[in-house]
Amino acid sequence: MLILAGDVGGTSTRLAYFEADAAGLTVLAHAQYKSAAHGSLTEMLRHFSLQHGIICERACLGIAGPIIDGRVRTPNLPWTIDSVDLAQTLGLAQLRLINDLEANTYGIAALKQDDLFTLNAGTPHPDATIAVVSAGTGLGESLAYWDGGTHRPLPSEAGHADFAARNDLEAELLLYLQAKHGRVSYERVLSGPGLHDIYRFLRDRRYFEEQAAVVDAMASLDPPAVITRAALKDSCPMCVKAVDMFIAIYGAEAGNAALRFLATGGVYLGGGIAPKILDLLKGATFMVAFTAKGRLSPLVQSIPVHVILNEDTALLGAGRAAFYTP
Ligand SMILES: Nc1ncnc2c1ncn2[C@@H]1O[C@H](COP(=O)(O)OP(=O)(O)OP(=O)(O)O)[C@@H](O)[C@H]1O
Repeated sequence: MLILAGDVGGTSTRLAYFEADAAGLTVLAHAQYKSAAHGSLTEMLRHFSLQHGIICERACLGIAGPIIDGRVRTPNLPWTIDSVDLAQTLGLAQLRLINDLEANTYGIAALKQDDLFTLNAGTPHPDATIAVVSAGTGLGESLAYWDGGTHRPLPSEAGHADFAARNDLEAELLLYLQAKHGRVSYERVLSGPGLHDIYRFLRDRRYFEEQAAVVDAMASLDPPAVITRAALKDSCPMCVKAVDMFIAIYGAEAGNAALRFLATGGVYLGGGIAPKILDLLKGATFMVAFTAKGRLSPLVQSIPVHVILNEDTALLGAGRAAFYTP
């Protein structure tokens, strides 16, 4: 069966044609687009389909945003996408829209061992609920329950739940972000723009001297990438602190997801940021925050935690969703 699959994120969109059968997915064509460089998703899909001229039987797109009745307004892009309109415009017999984290979660079953890095081995329960927490342009979260044969993902907008500060510094950060945004969700902190804001908070509160080299680099390069690269090189104390706060809050929220869903099957960190800061995630900060859950700490300590390293996981998941669940 020929399938068109997509992972539509606030920064990047990945598209692929897959040949799918019971053995799995074979990639026939693959492309990555900068989402904001295109006026619409239709335009991007037209470009991809004209390039390859493949007529497919099913299509599934994972989209960063809440899908209601086959329709979504993307929070981090100025797009409204309707599955019926899009299918008609593109001449597709069947098009399914799912949340990008749902796609990410479907994709986990297609991963190989070296597509994951394990931060905590824990006690695996392969047939228990799993949770996925993915920081990228935004923060996506989902869970998947075991139906007796496979994990079935459920979408959520948990990344937009209220940010909970855990100490004085995070409380100050909350006030700083409230002054900027009014309401502060976890996504306002655990995302590329969120990491940049943590850095600005530390700078404006004069926790450290700002370094000219970092300011210069930020003028021409993506600020969150500048911050994490400087932190990895240990060349900028403010960047080190900003990434450490980010990782602590990521650990705390991943632990919250583990508790909310009793995800003893494991917590997976998806999204584009985690693989880029893997060396720092391996330090103590993440797991200390993940497991600091009071009387439930021993339970959380037993939960496996994995970083998803394969950037095509949501794309593979959209392909699997189209094949297995029409
Ligand atoms: N090296 C890096 N360190 C930290 N953040 C980075 C780095 N490189 C890019 N980013 C940030 O990661 C974000 C993009 O994440 P990702 O690659 O997951 O994109 P996406 O899939 O389009 O996002 P989403 O699915 O959340 O809409 C941007 O905010 C960008 O600034």
